[in-house]
Amino acid sequence: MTEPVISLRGVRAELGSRTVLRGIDLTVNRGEVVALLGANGSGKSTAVRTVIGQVPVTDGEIELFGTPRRRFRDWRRLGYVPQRTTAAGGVPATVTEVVASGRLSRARLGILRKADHEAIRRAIDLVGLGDRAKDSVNALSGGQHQRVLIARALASEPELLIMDEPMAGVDLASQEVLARTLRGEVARGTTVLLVLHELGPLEPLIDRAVVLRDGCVLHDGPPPKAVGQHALPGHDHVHPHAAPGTEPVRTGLLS
Ligand SMILES: Nc1ncnc2c1ncn2[C@@H]1O[C@H](COP(=O)(O)OP(=O)(O)OP(=O)(O)O)[C@@H](O)[C@H]1O
Repeated sequence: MTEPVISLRGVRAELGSRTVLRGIDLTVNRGEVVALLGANGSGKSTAVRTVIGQVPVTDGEIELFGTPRRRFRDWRRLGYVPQRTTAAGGVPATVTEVVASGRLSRARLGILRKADHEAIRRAIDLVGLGDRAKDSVNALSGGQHQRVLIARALASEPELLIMDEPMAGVDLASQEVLARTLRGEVARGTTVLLVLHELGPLEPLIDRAVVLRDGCVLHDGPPPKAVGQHALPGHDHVHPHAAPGTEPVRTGLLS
């Protein structure tokens, strides 16, 4: 039986005076890996930020694990990786300290115990930073920062992972580490919602794609076969070797 972990129905949201989401329906069922795609500014980040409560909705319903979002308090069930930012908050924190902050939601009375420290170490090892655990995050590259943020989200051993463009600006080696990490999470049943620009190395993991355009859902179904810009609405895919006058190949996602 399908069990919705995330459910958005008719969600509208405004930022400033601008309507950014115009009635979004989006369901992610337990164990599913769903990619949220769309052009720049289509509302992908805003949609996931409504789910975690960072952006208020002006209309519609959101449920997390079957509970209306405004009553949901069990945040340890969810790991969130924000859109590319730095893991360094201007203070000299180590990799372990940043990742440990992701475990606090599970620590009773805010005290980390042996099992917590083990989970933190596991999360750091999973993203391949075991040898950098004691280093300051200020000494890491952009891709390594991204791995720290993912380890922070994994530290609470969440049932649901929400990641906003985890591959942005990450080199190929780090992308492969992240894809492997995510494969492991998916194999143990974690539900995943990913904002992506292109499916890239994560393509084999994606069960379903939801494409946004201008704050509306344009497509909800199998992931588009073409990847990257080619898969996005508004892009007509013309093969360079196509005969002159040949019709562009439509991706099926165009209106
Ligand atoms: N704080 C804000 N105030 C006003 N408008 C905003 C704010 N943040 C984002 N927007 C606008 O909301 C729209 C949707 O932004 P959002 O970040 O959700 O898009 P996105 O699909 O995630 O884009 P990208 O692929 O570039 O990350 C954009 O037009 C953006 O300019």
